[in-house]
Amino acid sequence: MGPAGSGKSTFCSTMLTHCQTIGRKVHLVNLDPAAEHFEYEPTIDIRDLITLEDVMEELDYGPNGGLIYCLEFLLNNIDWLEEEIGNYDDDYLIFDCPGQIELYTHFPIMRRLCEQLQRWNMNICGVYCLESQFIEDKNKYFSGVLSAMSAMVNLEIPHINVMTKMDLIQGDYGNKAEQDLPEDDDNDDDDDEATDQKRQQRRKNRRIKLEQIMTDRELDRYLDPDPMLMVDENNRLTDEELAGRAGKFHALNQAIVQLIDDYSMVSFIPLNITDDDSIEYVLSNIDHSMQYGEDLEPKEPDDAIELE
Ligand SMILES: Nc1nc2c(ncn2[C@@H]2O[C@H](COP(=O)(O)OP(=O)(O)OP(=O)(O)O)[C@@H](O)[C@H]2O)c(=O)[nH]1
Ligand SMILES: [Mg+2]
Repeated sequence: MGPAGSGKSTFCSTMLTHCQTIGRKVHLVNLDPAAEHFEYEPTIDIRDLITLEDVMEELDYGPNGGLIYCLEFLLNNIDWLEEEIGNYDDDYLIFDCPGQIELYTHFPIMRRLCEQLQRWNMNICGVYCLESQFIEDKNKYFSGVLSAMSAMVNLEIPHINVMTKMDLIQGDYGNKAEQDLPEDDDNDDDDDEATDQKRQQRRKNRRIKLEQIMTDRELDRYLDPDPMLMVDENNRLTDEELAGRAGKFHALNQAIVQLIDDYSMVSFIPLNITDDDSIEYVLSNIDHSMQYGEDLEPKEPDDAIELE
């Protein structure tokens, strides 16, 4: 799970490759009826049951209403999923979920789906992906933390949060990191040289800021959300701003951030998909939280290897 573009599908394909390498029987399940393409074809795919395109065309729904409709349709036809999963019920399934937060909060759709999986005796773990770029903006970062928390609170299943795209801010900061930074949302339409230079300077500043977060060991404050980050943000406001509307918002933000801290519910495991140890570490956390492997039969020796 996680917001749009946070790296959910990349997470799934990375885990899939890693699990296959270590000899685990693993399959991808796609629950996004609007998904377009995958690096690996999903073994089980909601689009075989219903697609968002059909719902929008035939029932005249918009994209968000259509998505809710598709997932409710899945729940109402849960026998289909049971049958599909039936073939793999001893294996490791990775579900790629749609990002829309309303599926977790306003409507109990994902919760009902999880309850159903548990009824079929599956051990499950929720993985919420938030991308490392969020730490550039503290307000955005904390709203991401809150969305992770609401998925967690609503689903009530073992849960871990993953900070994805760490390769963009870790290790080699060289050109790669700079190139991979998403474009700014600026309104400079004209492409003259001065604008281009300004844009490049802004990108450079953002990279330096991210580097500082890493070098100052600031990152820990984001992996384990530190309410003082918001205080730092507050200190940047002038007295006049604090007395006005911005001050009220900051007081509210502060209270919310304190709440996150009081419950110590949210922390993030960093994932750098270019580093095998990092992938393994995330996987071991997931395994641990859903007790994977505790009731597995010992592996039979592989006949082909034995013959050698
Ligand atoms: N550098 C880097 N880029 C990543 C990583 N994970 C994802 N991306 C890029 O981020 C973009 C979005 O990644 P996806 O995996 O499609 O994200 P998603 O959450 O599945 O997106 P939606 O399904 O559209 O919500 C793609 O361009 C990916 O190549 C990562 O770990 N490192
Ligand atoms: Mg995706």
